Amino acid sequence: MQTRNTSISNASTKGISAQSSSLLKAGSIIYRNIEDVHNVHEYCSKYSTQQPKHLEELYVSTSNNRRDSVMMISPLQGRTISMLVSMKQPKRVLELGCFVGYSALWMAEGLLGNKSPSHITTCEIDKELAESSRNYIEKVGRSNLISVVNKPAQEVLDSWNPEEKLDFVFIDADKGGYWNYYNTILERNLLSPDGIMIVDNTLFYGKVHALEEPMGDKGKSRSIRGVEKYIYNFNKMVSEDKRTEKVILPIFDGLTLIKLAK
Ligand SMILES: C[S@@+](CC[C@H](N)C(=O)[O-])C[C@H]1O[C@@H](n2cnc3c(N)ncnc32)[C@H](O)[C@@H]1O
Repeated sequence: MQTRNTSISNASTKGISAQSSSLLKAGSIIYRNIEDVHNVHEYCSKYSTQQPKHLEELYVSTSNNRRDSVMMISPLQGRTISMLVSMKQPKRVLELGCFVGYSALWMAEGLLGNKSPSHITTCEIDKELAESSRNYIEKVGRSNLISVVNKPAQEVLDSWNPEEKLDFVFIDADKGGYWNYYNTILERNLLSPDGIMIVDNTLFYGKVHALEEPMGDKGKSRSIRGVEKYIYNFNKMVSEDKRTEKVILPIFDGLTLIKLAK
């Protein structure tokens, strides 16, 4: 096991001066600057299991052909989510916000080899995106694991049968809807007792933490503008919500993991 002293001496060999490394304290941020944060992300991506060919193809073609390709999760997030799915072995997975099907296909990777039957339902409000995702999912042989529903996320949640508990939910649709999606899942008791919700973009371009000022009562402020303010309010309300336990992970644009409180 690596000791604290070892990690400090490693830091020292990477160019941090003896003086600054001696200032490192438990819990302090150990990156020196923004390039370090970027390089660490690149390093983690490089040394994690690489994405399978059908995911790489979708990622590259979407990046090359769509101006809004940044909406896809990053491959590192994909691997993280897929890993969580494979550890959890969920029976029922729901995704809000399919886009081109990239994250749904990552979750399907995690379901491969699952001992019990499992299925992913992913919803997409845009008809053409729903159609093209469905086609690609079929083409790469995953339509037995993924159904694409061309419906608004709220409608899907409002009509979901509470008897069919969700074991894994990935929230990645319109950011202004996040709180309602989260709250509907809890109020309608849709999550299985050991289920997990994952929410994307909870650091939104690194702009959310910069809004550390009151944003109105529990996000009810209608004057809010900018997606980061929706996320700011969402994060604040979720953090204060006693119904759940949560952790925000700084992977790419931020992923929040949420489970029911014990
Ligand atoms: C950030 S993208 C999802 C990216 C996808 N999860 C991935 O990583 O590959 C958000 C998607 O949600 C869709 N969307 C927006 N509002 C929605 C709503 N109310 N219900 C369902 N889908 C919605 C958008 O059309 C868009 O394709």
